[in-house]
Amino acid sequence: MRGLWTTARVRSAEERVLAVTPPGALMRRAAFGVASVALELLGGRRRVGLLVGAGNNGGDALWAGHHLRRRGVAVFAVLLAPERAHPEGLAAFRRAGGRVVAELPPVDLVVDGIVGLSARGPLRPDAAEHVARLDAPVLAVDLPSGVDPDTGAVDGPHVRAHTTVTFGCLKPVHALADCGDVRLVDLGLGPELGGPDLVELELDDVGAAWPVPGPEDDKYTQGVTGVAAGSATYPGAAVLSTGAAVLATSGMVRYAGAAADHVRARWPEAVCTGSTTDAGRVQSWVVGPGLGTGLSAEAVLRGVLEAGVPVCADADAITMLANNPDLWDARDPGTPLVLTPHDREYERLLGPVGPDRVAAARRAADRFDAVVLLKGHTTVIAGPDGRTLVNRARSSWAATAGSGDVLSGVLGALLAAGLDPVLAAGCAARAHVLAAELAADGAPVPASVLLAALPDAIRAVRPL
Ligand SMILES: NC(=O)C1=CN([C@@H]2O[C@H](COP(=O)(O)OP(=O)(O)OC[C@H]3O[C@@H](n4cnc5c(N)ncnc54)[C@H](O)[C@@H]3O)[C@@H](O)[C@H]2O)[C@@H](O)CC1
Ligand SMILES: [K+]
Repeated sequence: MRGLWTTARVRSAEERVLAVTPPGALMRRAAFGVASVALELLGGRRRVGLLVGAGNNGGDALWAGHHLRRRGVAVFAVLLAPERAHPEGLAAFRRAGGRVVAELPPVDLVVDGIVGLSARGPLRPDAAEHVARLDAPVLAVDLPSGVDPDTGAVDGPHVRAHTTVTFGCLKPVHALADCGDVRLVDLGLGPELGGPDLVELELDDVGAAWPVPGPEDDKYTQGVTGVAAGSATYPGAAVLSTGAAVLATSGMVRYAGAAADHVRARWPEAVCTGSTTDAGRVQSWVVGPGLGTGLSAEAVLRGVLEAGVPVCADADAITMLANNPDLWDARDPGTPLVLTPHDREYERLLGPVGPDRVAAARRAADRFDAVVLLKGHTTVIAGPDGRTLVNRARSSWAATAGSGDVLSGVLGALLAAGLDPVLAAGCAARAHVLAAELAADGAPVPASVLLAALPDAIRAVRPL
């Protein structure tokens, strides 16, 4: 697991460490880290440009320039706010033979020290002009300038980083936005940080949590997943969601709905019936994909919410809950509910997601006392207890029709196996993205192919 801390938390930890550290020591440690990564990226080439803003982020860049000069690198600095440039950093840079210029000459690498933790909004016009002219890879100091440190939101000109060197701990931006390859320089903040605000699951965490049958297990003890999805119009959603549950764990899967013949033909191992009322006992329900939003679909949703087992409500189930708030009354308050909206479904529930996806997911988790998995290139999972997981895909191949049906089936199977619902949502999202990456391998991946790659994804995360 990788923890991420908001800027407010980082600042208060930094203050406590600064109080017991010689002046300038933290900045010099940070800058030494930047210079080391710069040398690695230069690989023997010898020209570096610095874009230097008004604060300590620019100070880091100037001190890094000082270190690079001492290693024989030619370093040029553009000062975006000359009168506010970090005085000690600028003096050290000049002493070491660094040159202040109005515009960067051709260089092999650019160090972005425009703005760091105090960043607000997109790049200002003068900084944006310099950035637009760059044609060398960028090493960002702490974070790519112009990207919001706490939300990862981008609302105009910003730096695109090849690599980002950050200090002390990871911040939300490093999981929520594209920062290139992220490197962390230790500043000894650890003991002062406390628990993280956000957590990113790593593949090992997913592997460790994934249910594996033991010698005493049979098909029932591993959890039976119920799938209430699909309709005469949309049988494919039922086939994909049921298939995902079949492939995700080795417990049993029951399908109940109008697409029973289609599901039976594709997944003979699933136990299929026409209705949730005669489906038999399950340990979780997936409800919604392709279900429709008519009266009979509402009755299905109501029955599932009353069943007293964890529910993953997806797609049409979310639309029905948004359109007919009375349906919430059917819910057993003591039983976990996981909602998996994409942005438009979220909007039906609570209005626009807005630029802060973490806050949006938390708002919904709080409002509905549910685990909310807000889908997107960056998926945010918020629990009603405040736990928040984030998962950023490296590609967008999973943005394809039917992909969400697969995710809901995996999630339902993990709930049936008894996983904590926040962890179940996190593991499902991570495995889903990995399956998409493995299946795509650089080309479009239809949902049925993504589904077929699920066993490979599970094998890849499981401990050897
Ligand atoms: N506090 C510490 O102990 C340490 C801080 N470090 C560095 O200090 C940075 C934070 O420094 P500061 O708090 O001085 O602030 P920054 O350097 O992040 O920002 C400085 C100023 O930039 C301007 N600015 C804000 N948004 C802008 C935008 N969109 N475009 C252009 N200019 C903008 C504002 O006037 C702001 O005050 C960290 O990101 C890190 O790089 C490191 O040296 C490690 C130690
Ligand atoms: K920066």
